Amino acid sequence: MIEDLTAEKLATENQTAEDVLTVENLETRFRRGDDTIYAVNSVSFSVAPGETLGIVGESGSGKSVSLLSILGLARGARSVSGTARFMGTDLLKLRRRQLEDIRGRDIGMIFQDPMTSLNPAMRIGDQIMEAMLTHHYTNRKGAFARTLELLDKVGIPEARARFRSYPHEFSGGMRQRAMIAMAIACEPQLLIADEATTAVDVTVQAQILDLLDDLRKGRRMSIILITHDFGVATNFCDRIVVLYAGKVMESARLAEFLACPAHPYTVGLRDSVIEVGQRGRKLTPIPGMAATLTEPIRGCPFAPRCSMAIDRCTQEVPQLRSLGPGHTVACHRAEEVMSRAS
Ligand SMILES: Nc1ncnc2c1ncn2[C@@H]1O[C@H](COP(=O)(O)OP(=O)(O)OP(=O)(O)O)[C@@H](O)[C@H]1O
Repeated sequence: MIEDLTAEKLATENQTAEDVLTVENLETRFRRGDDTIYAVNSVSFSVAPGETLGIVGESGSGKSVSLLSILGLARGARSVSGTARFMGTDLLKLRRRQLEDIRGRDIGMIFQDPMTSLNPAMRIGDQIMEAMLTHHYTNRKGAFARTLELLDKVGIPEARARFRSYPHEFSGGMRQRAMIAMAIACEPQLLIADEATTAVDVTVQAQILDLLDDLRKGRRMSIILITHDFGVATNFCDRIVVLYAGKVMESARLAEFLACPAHPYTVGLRDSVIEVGQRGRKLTPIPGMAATLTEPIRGCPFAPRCSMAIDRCTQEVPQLRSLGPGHTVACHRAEEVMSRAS
């Protein structure tokens, strides 16, 4: 039976008591000139221990701002509201210092550009050591030994010699690995990877994703992978949340996503993927422009680009509703989408 769900009910429907992170009703607003930017609109999701959650959507859909808001890093935000319980503590209620303690220790972060995390004037090894010393993870001797271990673990050869290198002496892929070593140095429960493989070539991308997967399995670490690349998300994630105009359009386990996508936007993302190995498969971009976020959402934000839109779609905001265990969608015509897509 299909049911409309409140955020609270959604949270309990899809989550277990031991979830590492539970986000409910997250909203972030910016101001640009006289305009308000409605960047994140009532977003809810959760991550279980050892799970890889993909947050997918086109550029500007609110992926980065959602996660940055949770971590207290949405610079210039006019307001951030909702709840983001990490291991039971609401991150949105913490003071700046308390959040700084959690970031880098309990929650590791890796970004597209390693230079946002790496200091160009500091040796790689010292930076990784510093990550541990700042959070009192271990003493200097322990941090040195663990840095060598980490460099080795992330696939940087000749760890002792590389310890003394500066970031500019590393290739892009190596810098990415060094950033991962820094992010996991204090054994975080959660690693957030924001477009972490976007700037590297396909081979390095596969190596980095394999490395993250090994780390996840070894330590039951959870991963949130933020990506605009639906192909990467479907190759790597256990569950996927699709964002559009700062709203959750659909959320499901990978099998359901592939077998029965229920939102026209998800179907569009799926069809826009070039599958490696399927030569000749046509890339079908989703027509139309991404939504502007300068007004509160009326109706479905995807309606202007949706080939299935009816009057109701422009008049009534589709609420997230359940299509089955762990599968939710915000589309008035989800049942028809499912029957057409399968
Ligand atoms: N500091 C800011 N001031 C005003 N608007 C902002 C600010 N930061 C982000 N935004 C807006 O918030 C919206 C969501 O941005 P966000 O970076 O989360 O998108 P994204 O899905 O991660 O895409 P991308 O990968 O291109 O960054 C965009 O419309 C963006 O322009």
